[in-house]
Amino acid sequence: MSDLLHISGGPTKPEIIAISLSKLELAEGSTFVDVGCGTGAVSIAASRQVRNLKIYAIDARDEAIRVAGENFKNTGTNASLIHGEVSKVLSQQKDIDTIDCAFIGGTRNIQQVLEILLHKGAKNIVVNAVRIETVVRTMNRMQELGIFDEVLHVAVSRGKSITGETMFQPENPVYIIVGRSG
Ligand SMILES: C[S@@+](CC[C@H](N)C(=O)[O-])C[C@H]1O[C@@H](n2cnc3c(N)ncnc32)[C@H](O)[C@@H]1O
Repeated sequence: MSDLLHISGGPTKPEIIAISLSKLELAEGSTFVDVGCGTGAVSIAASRQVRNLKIYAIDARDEAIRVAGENFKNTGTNASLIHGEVSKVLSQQKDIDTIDCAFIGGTRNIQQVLEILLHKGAKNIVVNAVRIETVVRTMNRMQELGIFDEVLHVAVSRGKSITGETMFQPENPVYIIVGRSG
């Protein structure tokens, strides 16, 4: 994952991706949407973990689309990359008619996005958030939609060499919110 080109804001860290993917329970041949794909790191990890996954990677930012495109090319990842705000993309693109699972790393319009994903059949939805207001907004919306399952606070500290010994440097905590339907 470290060989990926980065974007401002940075990619989702591998440990957070690992937990998020475990909660998504991706199945072979299913359709997966990476909302706010950024560098494409989550789509790349998902495609390495599960065979024949149909992946739609969506981002509203030019820089993200350019970087994710390069990263997909360099890693041989077969994902459909779509430029646009995800609630508009999902409402307009009629060929994305059924979605099995979704990872949400970009939370603009989260309330609307959750509802659209649910209408398109998403059974497992995993949201990453760093701001407490986003956590509350997401949990409240999931509860209204009857899909809230669990919320995790994940704090990773990474060992770093200092004068030949090792100290742990904490990374920003990430909240993982899980929704399940059906
Ligand atoms: C934290 S960054 C990228 C994280 C990504 N998982 C990675 O590993 O690089 C979040 C991204 O979500 C995008 N984003 C946020 N809300 C969005 C929305 N409603 N529609 C499309 N993209 C969105 C932003 O443009 C940004 O590139």
